[in-house]
Amino acid sequence: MLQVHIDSAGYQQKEHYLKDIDFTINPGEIVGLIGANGAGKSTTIKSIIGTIEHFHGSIALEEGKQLAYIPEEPILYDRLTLWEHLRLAATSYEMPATVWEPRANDLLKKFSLTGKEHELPIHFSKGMRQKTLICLSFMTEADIYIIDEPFIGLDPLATKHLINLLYQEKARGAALLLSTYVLDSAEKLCDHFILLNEGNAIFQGALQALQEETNQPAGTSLLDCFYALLEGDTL
Ligand SMILES: Nc1ncnc2c1ncn2[C@@H]1O[C@H](COP(=O)(O)OP(=O)(O)OP(=O)(O)O)[C@@H](O)[C@H]1O
Repeated sequence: MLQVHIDSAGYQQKEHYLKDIDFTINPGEIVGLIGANGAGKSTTIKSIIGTIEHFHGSIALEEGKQLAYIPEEPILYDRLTLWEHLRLAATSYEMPATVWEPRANDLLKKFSLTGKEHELPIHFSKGMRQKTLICLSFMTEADIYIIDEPFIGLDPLATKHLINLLYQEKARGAALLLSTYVLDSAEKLCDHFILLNEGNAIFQGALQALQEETNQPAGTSLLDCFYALLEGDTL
């Protein structure tokens, strides 16, 4: 569905932070882009969506497939109400009202935004703005989702609904790339992982392969394996 090949990418002309990152995301797969603060997760995502300053490589999205991106910092229009945001997204995806309106209402209910349709999301709390973006993205039923730090800033109920939605979209055949440092959620959700450290992919594969590579017993958590990989030791 999506092939990512980054030779190098970064913010300065001379020094590119990311080096040699190659991966593919297939339909029905949840891939975790994992790494500490500053490891290069957001820079990788910016490379995929084409907003990074300097990029060498290639990004190939299967023809005709639609991509939805949920950024870490919710960005919304100042003068549009919640419902107007939803209508605008539906229009740009050419969705008829009979399709998008029931989906939008269902999502608003899940994320406790029912009754706020005619308010301006710029006046919402950060978590509510994040929920707004989640509703906008999932309403479109995209083929591929790229979500930067999905679990930060959401309350427990919203987190639960988001996890259910991710599973639902996976079952529908969507491909999902989640960037996160919340390793316990990633461990439960993701089919495999790309572990980043200082701009390099230091491991790619499923948890079992990571346990084997780091000589950890079966059942060792993603966090412990990640630590073992970085430090050559156990926590
Ligand atoms: N706008 C920017 N201009 C210059 N350098 C940047 C910019 N954003 C990030 N960087 C640098 O690029 C490197 C990778 O940052 P990136 O934001 O990709 O990390 P991350 O893994 O997403 O971290 P976090 O978990 O903290 O969001 C860091 O060294 C950071 O200082």
